[in-house]
Amino acid sequence: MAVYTDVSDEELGAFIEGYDVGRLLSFKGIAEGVENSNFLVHTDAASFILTLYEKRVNPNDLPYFLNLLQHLADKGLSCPQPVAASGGALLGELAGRPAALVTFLEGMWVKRPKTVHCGELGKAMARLHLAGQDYAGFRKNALDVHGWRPLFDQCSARSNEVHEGLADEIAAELSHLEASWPSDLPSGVIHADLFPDNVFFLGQELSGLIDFYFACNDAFAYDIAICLNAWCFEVDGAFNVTKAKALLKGYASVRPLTADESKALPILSRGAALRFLLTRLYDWLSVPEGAMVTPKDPLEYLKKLRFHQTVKNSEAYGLVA
Ligand SMILES: Nc1ncnc2c1ncn2[C@@H]1O[C@H](COP(=O)(O)OP(=O)(O)OP(=O)(O)O)[C@@H](O)[C@H]1O
Ligand SMILES: N[C@@H](CCO)C(=O)O
Repeated sequence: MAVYTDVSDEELGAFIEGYDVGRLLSFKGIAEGVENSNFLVHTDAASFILTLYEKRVNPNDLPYFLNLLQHLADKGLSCPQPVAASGGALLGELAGRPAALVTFLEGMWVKRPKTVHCGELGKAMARLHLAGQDYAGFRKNALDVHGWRPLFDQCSARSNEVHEGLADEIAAELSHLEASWPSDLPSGVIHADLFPDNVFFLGQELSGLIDFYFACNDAFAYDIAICLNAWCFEVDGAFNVTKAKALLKGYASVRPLTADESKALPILSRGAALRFLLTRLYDWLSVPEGAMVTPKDPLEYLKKLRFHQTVKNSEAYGLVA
């Protein structure tokens, strides 16, 4: 997260008074992340995370996200739970933004995930997919293959400022993906942003998942492809097949992949790499003035994309045919 919107002590105090969560002791902005504004709130009863939803969140989607957290927690998944205000509403307004209070989850995210973490992640992701199967809400993925071109159109003119030739490279990839994107894969609720900073561990044990604000209904295997990108590359850009194997094995131990899903991993991984290349590129070119945020490097995902373009089949990800 980040802090885009300033909140005064008085505003926050008045907001918290609307909840039965004890007396406000302190709060501070959280610099991590890039999407929404987040504050860590301590009361004399417990700690909470207060989120003010920013640009990429459509306020109409907030009930989908907040009810999903509730649904998943009811199914035994460890994730933040929305806290209802005294009047019963999960969603409020603060400093002109939609805002919600959620419970604080214990644990730390792992900056350099090891193979064991990838295995745990795979299991947790599969559990999430199963737990979401009877969730009544539906949200189309706004950043699916159909959402990438409009995003590219908004930043294509300036992409070569970031890397010479980038506009042409993205345009070619986009056309390829639009022509060959698979449909009819098993689908349901996916997290869609399950990066290491959204997965908490206590030691080697996974303690919970956070940040469900890209969650949507899409192919389960696309969620896996996002994680192959986010968890299985080393800092020097090399793909670590051992980590991928552990991730896929962990996943399959809870929910086995269908043959179609296995076959689709290379194209889905290309798509996932392009999705994060595009959002990072857009953000890189449009940091709001005065915002407390560090944009993420788009070129990290260009390198990942180029790796996936060389992949011939899913065995490259450690799947045995
Ligand atoms: N429920 C929670 N419990 C504990 N810490 C949390 C919780 N929610 C958020 N945080 C803290 O706030 C940080 C930023 O949160 P989050 O990842 O949701 O932000 P974001 O802007 O959506 O980030 P991203 O760039 O991953 O989309 C987390 O790394 C974590 O330290
Ligand atoms: N996880 C994303 C940021 C949130 O969309 C990224 O690393 O680009």
